[in-house]
Amino acid sequence: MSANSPNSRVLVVAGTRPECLKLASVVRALRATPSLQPLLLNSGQHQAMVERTFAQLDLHCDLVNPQIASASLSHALAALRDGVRRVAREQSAALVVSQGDTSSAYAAALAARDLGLPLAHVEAGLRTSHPYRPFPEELFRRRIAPIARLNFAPTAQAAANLRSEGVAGERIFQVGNSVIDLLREQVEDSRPLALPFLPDTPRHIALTLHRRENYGRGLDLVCAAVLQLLDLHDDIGVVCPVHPNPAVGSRIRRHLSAHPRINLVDPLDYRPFIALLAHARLAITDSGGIQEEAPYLGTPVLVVRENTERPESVALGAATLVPLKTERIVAEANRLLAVPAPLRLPFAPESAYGDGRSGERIAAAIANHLHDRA
Ligand SMILES: CC(=O)N[C@@H]1[C@@H](OP(=O)(O)OP(=O)(O)OC[C@H]2O[C@@H](n3ccc(=O)[nH]c3=O)[C@H](O)[C@@H]2O)O[C@H](CO)[C@@H](O)[C@@H]1O
Repeated sequence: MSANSPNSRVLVVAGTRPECLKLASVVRALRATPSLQPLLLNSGQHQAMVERTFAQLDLHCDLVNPQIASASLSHALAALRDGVRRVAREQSAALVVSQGDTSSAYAAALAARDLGLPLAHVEAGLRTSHPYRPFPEELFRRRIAPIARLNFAPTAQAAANLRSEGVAGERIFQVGNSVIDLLREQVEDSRPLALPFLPDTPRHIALTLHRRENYGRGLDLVCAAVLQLLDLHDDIGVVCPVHPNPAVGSRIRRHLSAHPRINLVDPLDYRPFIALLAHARLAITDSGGIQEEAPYLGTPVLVVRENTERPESVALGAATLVPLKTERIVAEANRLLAVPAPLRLPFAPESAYGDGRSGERIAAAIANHLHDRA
């Protein structure tokens, strides 16, 4: 199969920051595979954020769909699906790649199915015990699995989840989590880095909040807990990169901006963010990716969510799930601050989320699949 043959065209779809981070090593490995012709599409879900996130990693999109202006999830999904379908048709794509559980990921899966194209799903098989919580991510993940021809499961548990739902073994590839590829690069990067946002305190907490299920009252309760923790520990400061979603940002600012030991900052580029996380004595977060990264940095994570699709981090003792109750958050944070931090996971195949070489495995499996079909 030659690189110009239409059936080597792999359309990779990204719509949000975490998809860019988790697709970066996959895109690089696809671009380094001579038999493939990858095309990277900015779906238009969070168009500016995608451009910025890829740019900091020296990656650029080949195609950019217009920013979708949608008030509702269903309209956004429809617009994203139309956009991916149009591009896939125009570019004669042979295969579509999507990542994770966002609207873009699900829309790309639907577009691939509309066109009868194989879908490769990166980070397949993550499940909570509830069929649609968190909403809509859990619903999207469950609906993508039966569509995907290649399910790239990050962990043994994720692969087992897929098998138990009836996904054929030949469609499941356990490859590790591709965010660990990027994390490994950052950890191995010894260039000096200024961290002007670190508070002038001996210890600090990294705080990130953005999940839909925590909008409103959930944010109020977590912010109240953070303020109580600072009252109890005058040697601790907090750094919080505030999510660009205005519903989240305005609420966090209202509660936390006046405190002298809290630094509210704009979203950080990946390298400084990982440095912040690595220096932190504790992370308090509702993010998914941070639950995967923190165990490799030796930073304990308090996950302010009712459930998690990353039971591996909880089993390791690296993450603790806490209900959204101020006193429980304070109590668990106090406990984690008092015990030694967990040991760092090595970048090794036996570590929970793998060795940081998933991108190469994913590109090789995609090349094999297209080769076998040719
Ligand atoms: C339900 C759920 O859990 N769904 C997840 C959701 O992703 P998420 O919850 O992990 O999203 P965020 O928290 O936005 O991003 C986190 C990443 O951003 C980095 N970071 C953070 C702050 C900053 O200032 N600068 C940064 O660089 C950080 O290190 C980390 O890598 O969608 C993904 C895609 O489909 C899925 O994988 C994933 O299941």
